[in-house]
Amino acid sequence: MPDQLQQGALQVVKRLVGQGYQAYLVGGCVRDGQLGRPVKDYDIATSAKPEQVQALFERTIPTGLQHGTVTVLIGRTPYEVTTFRKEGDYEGFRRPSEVEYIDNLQEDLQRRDFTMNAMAMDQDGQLIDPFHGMDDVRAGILRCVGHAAERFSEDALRMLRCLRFASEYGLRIEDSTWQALLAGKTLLRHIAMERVRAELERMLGGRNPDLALQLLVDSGVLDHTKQELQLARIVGAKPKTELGSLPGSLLRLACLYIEMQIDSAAVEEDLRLLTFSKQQIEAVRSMVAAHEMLHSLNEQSSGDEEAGTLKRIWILTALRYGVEAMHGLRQVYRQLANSQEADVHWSQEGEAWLHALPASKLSELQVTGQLLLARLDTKPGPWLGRLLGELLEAVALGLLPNDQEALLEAAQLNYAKIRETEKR
Ligand SMILES: Nc1ccn([C@@H]2O[C@H](COP(=O)(O)OP(=O)(O)OP(=O)(O)O)[C@@H](O)[C@H]2O)c(=O)n1
Repeated sequence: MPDQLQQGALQVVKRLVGQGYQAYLVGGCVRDGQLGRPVKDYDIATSAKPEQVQALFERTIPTGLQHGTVTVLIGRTPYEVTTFRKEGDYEGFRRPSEVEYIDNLQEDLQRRDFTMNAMAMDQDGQLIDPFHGMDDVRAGILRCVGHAAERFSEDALRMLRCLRFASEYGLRIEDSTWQALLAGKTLLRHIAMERVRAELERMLGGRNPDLALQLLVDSGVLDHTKQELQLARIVGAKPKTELGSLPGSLLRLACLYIEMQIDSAAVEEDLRLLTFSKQQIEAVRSMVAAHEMLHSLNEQSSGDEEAGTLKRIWILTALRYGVEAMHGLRQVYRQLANSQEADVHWSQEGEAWLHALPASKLSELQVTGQLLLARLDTKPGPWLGRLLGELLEAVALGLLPNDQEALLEAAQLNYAKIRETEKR
């Protein structure tokens, strides 16, 4: 029973065919449909020119006319309808007048990247698979359509797509495809970092990040990005940690950076070059920075391994970088613990320490700046933030109860001391 998404796509195909054009479902939706995987979106290829597609449907958006793509809206669902074309130009280097439209599905499929992505389906559900994509998938092989070197030179991003599809679908990269990838990897310098990021994010966030990592290391592609990345150090270092048991691409990235001992400033710069969002950068950076703080405090405490000291260090770090970062870091440490003994305590006990924290941020304290000012009968100054910080630290370390009266009394004492030092 076709779902609503597929019904809309078939409706578009049938309308085009009804008007005498050729039209097929193509690309990822055919591949995933055949493999019984969930389909995220449906793409349609047609012999109709973009303006003919626009004329045929009520609601259209000229999303990518330079590629011959028009988005058709059925209800609220968008469907990309692309006119059959010859070239595999996915960066949009060619001007619209240079795009060569054709009248032939076979030629359109021929310019696509991999055999499993070069399949089509007609309105009756008949599979069209001229390059034996399904045979390849069943044999566990990922293969370029035709000459791999040509496919990669048409769009160098396809090399990263190659690693992504191989890891995501658990496929072995066929020999001539792999050789062409190794020979062509320097072409990656032409690819916008944003596109590189999207692929890396999907690869590392996908079903088999460890295979993705191994392929990144073995191919050495990261040495050839447009802007130099510290992450490329994995190529020589061959990280050992298993990423698969960590949830999501950000924790996995943090784990890699920590294992590679790349400092938080360099991590921030890498992620900025890769155009990650501010929140994503902050999530990874804070884990790496918390890791740095834990280790420098640990060293300062002159190797005293006593649990009380470790707990204190852990809590002070949590106050600085937030409980979220510490939860993530503890998971990272659990993975690293196999290879780096020193992190064992934090990976085992860190969670319990976080759980038992009476307060981890100012908003959780039973006093506010306003209350303090009222009790101290004074005006705000820079000391107020410092005082609140000291109260939070004392509560978090269990030296003071998180109780309003106790906090106000402690504040009075501290305030007197602060005024003393200010006088001196
Ligand atoms: N650099 C590219 C990008 C895309 N394609 C073709 O365009 C189709 C659609 O591309 P895209 O939506 O990017 O990927 P999907 O294959 O649909 O897979 P996914 O959405 O999982 O990335 C691909 O199947 C492939 O046939 C290509 O040949 N070369």
